[in-house]
Amino acid sequence: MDAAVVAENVTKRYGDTVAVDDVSVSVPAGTVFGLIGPNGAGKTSLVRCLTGTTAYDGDVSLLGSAPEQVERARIGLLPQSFSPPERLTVRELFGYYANLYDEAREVDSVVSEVGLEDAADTWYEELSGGQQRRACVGITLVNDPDVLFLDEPTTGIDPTGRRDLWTLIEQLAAEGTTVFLTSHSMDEVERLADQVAMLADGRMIAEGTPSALVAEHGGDSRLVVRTEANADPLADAGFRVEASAGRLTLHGVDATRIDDAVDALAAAGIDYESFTWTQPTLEDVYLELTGRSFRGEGVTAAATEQESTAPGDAGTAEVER
Ligand SMILES: Nc1ncnc2c1ncn2[C@@H]1O[C@H](COP(=O)(O)OP(=O)(O)OP(=O)(O)O)[C@@H](O)[C@H]1O
Repeated sequence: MDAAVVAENVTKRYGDTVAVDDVSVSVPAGTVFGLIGPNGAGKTSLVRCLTGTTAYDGDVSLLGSAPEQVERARIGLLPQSFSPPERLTVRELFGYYANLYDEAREVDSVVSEVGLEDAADTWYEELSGGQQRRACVGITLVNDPDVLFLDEPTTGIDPTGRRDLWTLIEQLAAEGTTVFLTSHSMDEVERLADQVAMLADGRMIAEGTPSALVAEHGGDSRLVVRTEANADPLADAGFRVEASAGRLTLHGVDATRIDDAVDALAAAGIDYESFTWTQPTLEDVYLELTGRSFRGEGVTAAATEQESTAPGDAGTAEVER
């Protein structure tokens, strides 16, 4: 598969600040690439390098050319903060932006692609946060781009809006658009991205599929049992057990073995208050690789308003006795 976006040893400096530090990425055409990192990690700066909207050191190839030379109509870019004219309706907005191109899509087909048929004649300022963001994505689609850069598209919108936007991004990807998505929501990239890259302090600390990163760096699934009991009976039953004050941690217990572990607790006559089952997520990968908790890294409140329906959030389940 051809690469739609390639960066080789890209560095971006603002004065003494190294915002992007020797980063290389390759995004196959027709895939979703998720760039994840806390505030200030360098995500927006990298997007600006890849889209040719800022100067940089290193090499970038976008659709086979230097980014500044790519026909603008082939690129869609939704910047992190983008405020279209508020007193235009969705339909007028799309028409306004479509007029900037020699060839553009039918406005109504974009309206329906982003699911805003019912709000097509509503002013932008009267849309909900999620609808506004979908309208912004729609603006990037009027020129039918081959590559779409979405810089934190769901920051600041409510859970329903996030889910709607995720569905839209999945549809775009299924239709063959290459999507380069930045986010500081682990569950977002875990759900959407074929490949994930993690940035910390401008440096790329890991890249791969979400499942490969979790398998390599995330640690194992485990059941933490709150009990004063001794570990020996569970070790005798074949579990890898670690005892610490007031708890036993059973390592390597995946979802299919929770029942076995609970049965083993009963069989051993172990009295416990509760247990918590945890499976590793990209957050554990970040912790393992940086020694820092992702959520403690200046992640905004909006990014932490997550639901428990996404795979990444399914990481923990607590059961009281
Ligand atoms: N125009 C600029 N001038 C000077 N420094 C900048 C500029 N833009 C970004 N920076 C600095 O570069 C670093 C990376 O910022 P950048 O906005 O790329 O990170 P980010 O990961 O997109 O952050 P966020 O999630 O908060 O948007 C930060 O230290 C930031 O202060």
